[in-house]
Amino acid sequence: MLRWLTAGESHGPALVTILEGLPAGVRVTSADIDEALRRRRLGHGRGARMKFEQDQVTIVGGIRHGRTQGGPVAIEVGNTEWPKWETVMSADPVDPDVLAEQARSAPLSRPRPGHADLAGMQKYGFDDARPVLERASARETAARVAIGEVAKAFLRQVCGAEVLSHVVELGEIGTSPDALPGPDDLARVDADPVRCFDPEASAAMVARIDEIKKAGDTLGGVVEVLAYGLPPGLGSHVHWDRRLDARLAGALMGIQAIKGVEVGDGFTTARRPGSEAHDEIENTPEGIRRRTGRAGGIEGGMTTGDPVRVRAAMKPISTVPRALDTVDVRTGEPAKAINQRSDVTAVPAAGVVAEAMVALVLAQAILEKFGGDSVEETARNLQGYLSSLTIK
Ligand SMILES: Cc1cc2nc3c(=O)[nH]c(=O)nc-3n(C[C@H](O)[C@H](O)[C@H](O)COP(=O)(O)O)c2cc1C
Ligand SMILES: C=C(O[C@@H]1CC(C(=O)O)=C[C@@H](OP(=O)(O)O)[C@H]1O)C(=O)O
Repeated sequence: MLRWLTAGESHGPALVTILEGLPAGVRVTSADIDEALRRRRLGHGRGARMKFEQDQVTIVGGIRHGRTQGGPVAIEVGNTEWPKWETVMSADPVDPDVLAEQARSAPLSRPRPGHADLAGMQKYGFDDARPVLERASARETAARVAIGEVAKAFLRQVCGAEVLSHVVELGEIGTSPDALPGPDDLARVDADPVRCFDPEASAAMVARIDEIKKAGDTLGGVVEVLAYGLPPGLGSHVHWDRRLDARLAGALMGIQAIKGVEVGDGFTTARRPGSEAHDEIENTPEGIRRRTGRAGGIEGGMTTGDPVRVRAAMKPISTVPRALDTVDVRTGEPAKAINQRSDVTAVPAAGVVAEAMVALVLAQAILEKFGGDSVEETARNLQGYLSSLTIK
């Protein structure tokens, strides 16, 4: 069973993550993880913090000489801004006078509508949003991207599968439905300022971000994740929690600010008649094939062998510079919400995080079906299954 955990706060010394259950022999290096983290920092509209803070990767366990060993993979992603936050985020008790002065100069008692602040303060009994926002912050997604890169390496090495993402909507601007990047197009997507595969839409998105920034506002959007090269039969129809679509949806909804998920044509499918909603099946010289990809490569909770295609909708950033109305929980008086620096939009980065979550779930599904303590063993089991398929 592949499982994973993350720990650490946004302004703490580091994030840490453990990925357990991966076979031995997956080739991955700290340079690969650095590159994945670099991709997560991309995107027009990210805030000032992305420019000055570095991600410092240390592989703490599970990988030796560039290969997994079969034990848990442990990765630390250090926050280079830590020295500035040492007092605020100290794990050990701090002089109460110092803390009182900090609270006076930067009170965090004005929860932001749409962030975790108010619900977290109520639930955990704080009158200060700091302990809530520190863990709610999407800084944590750096840890997920680090282990997602290990999962991607596994998928590539076990069956040649590739997972990529692109931005398909930003605010009210959408891409042409034909703009579907293939496995070789990732570099082109990453080179685009908003990680969009449609140059015309990309230019409009960049202009919209600049406009919204000037207006002191923020933007959300939609990302699409594509997984190519998967075998048919990952996941299962037999039980709700074994359905791959359900598991992918849960993993994507678990990303900060993701408020909707679609599998294949998703909500559009619901508006079509059945005759135009499904992927008709035909026999071709290459075998039995679906004519279209409306289902997003998943039927009955199982991969069909066609590319998996899922979308995630991200709400606009809730730290709106033109601050929203709230209440100061210490006085009960109306106030303007906490408004520090923030991203204008983080949709391009959310795509990279979504890739990581999809890669982790797919790696988990492959290991469930094919097992194996080394990549070679998993690959052998997978090849045996493919060659024994009676309907091809
Ligand atoms: C990559 C990424 C970057 C984000 N950056 C910010 C940000 O700068 N400011 C902000 O208020 N929220 C940001 N968010 C969203 C918040 O983390 C999120 O809204 C918050 O944790 C509350 O969770 P919820 O939106 O799922 O309810 C970001 C999310 C992601 C995925
Ligand atoms: C640090 C990251 O994202 C942060 C996510 C985030 C939030 O509220 O989610 C708020 C911002 O942090 P700050 O309030 O300190 O400027 C982002 O910069 C990162 O992605 O590495």
